[in-house]
Amino acid sequence: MGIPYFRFFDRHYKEGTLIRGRYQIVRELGVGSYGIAYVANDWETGRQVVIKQLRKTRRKMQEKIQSFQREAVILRRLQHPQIPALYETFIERGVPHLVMEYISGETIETLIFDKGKTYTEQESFQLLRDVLDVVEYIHANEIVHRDLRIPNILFRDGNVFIIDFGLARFFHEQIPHVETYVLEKKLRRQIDVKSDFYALGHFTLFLLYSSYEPTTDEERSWEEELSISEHARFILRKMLQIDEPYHHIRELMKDVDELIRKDGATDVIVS
Ligand SMILES: Nc1ncnc2c1ncn2[C@@H]1O[C@H](COP(=O)(O)OP(=O)(O)OP(=O)(O)O)[C@@H](O)[C@H]1O
Repeated sequence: MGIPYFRFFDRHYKEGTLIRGRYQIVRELGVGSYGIAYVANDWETGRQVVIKQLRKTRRKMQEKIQSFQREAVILRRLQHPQIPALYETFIERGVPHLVMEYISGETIETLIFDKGKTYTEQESFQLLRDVLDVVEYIHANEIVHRDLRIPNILFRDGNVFIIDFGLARFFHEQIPHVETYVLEKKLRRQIDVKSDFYALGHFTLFLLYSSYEPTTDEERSWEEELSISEHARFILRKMLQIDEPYHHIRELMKDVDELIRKDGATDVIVS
């Protein structure tokens, strides 16, 4: 007998739904590749939480369950004020759920694309530096995040927060078939600290592009388009693995520290 069709449909919680007699759904936050995220009120503690409900999909269900479990293990390991704390995990109607700290900030994606926020070179590298402090802690726990993109970095009251550990891995884990990935994906998904630097290179480019005014329709590379200092270009080329990559976060932090200590105005402006 075939598996009933309805089992592959997600049952989204409606606003106001009470789960386990304590979590009341406030609103849906979004649907990720393997989870549906909600903000909920926890009536036992009085705090707002994020609940992630595993999505049901026709394919790779086992893999998704493992990723979900891994996110829980990783969040439990990481105890840092700029990373959401994991409060509990439970299974409800056969579906795994994670309950974690709600970070009420705005993502860098929202700030740039919806709010029109712009960053100078100094501000971009200062923000990168703040993110590196948190990533240093993640790497010190032998974990690589592998998804450090603008929607996964939040900003609130002058502090950055890193969320979404769904693709994070311990250093010792192996992924099968990494050779089949296209180069971009391979650089982002390697279980190596270099993949976080690569992603943060792109993150920094997004920040720098926020204040870029195109002067031509012609598409050019970031090195031709952006008016940035030689030092900034040097760091970005290493992060993006165009030049010899950084092998440890301390090397990158040292270079970024030098750049942000300098008065941007004295830098040689290229392009
Ligand atoms: N702890 C949190 N605090 C605040 N917002 C969160 C938190 N965790 C997730 N979100 C938000 O919930 C939404 C869904 O997040 P989720 O991580 O499930 O998927 P995604 O990032 O959209 O997709 P994917 O995981 O496939 O990359 C996103 O908008 C994200 O910003």
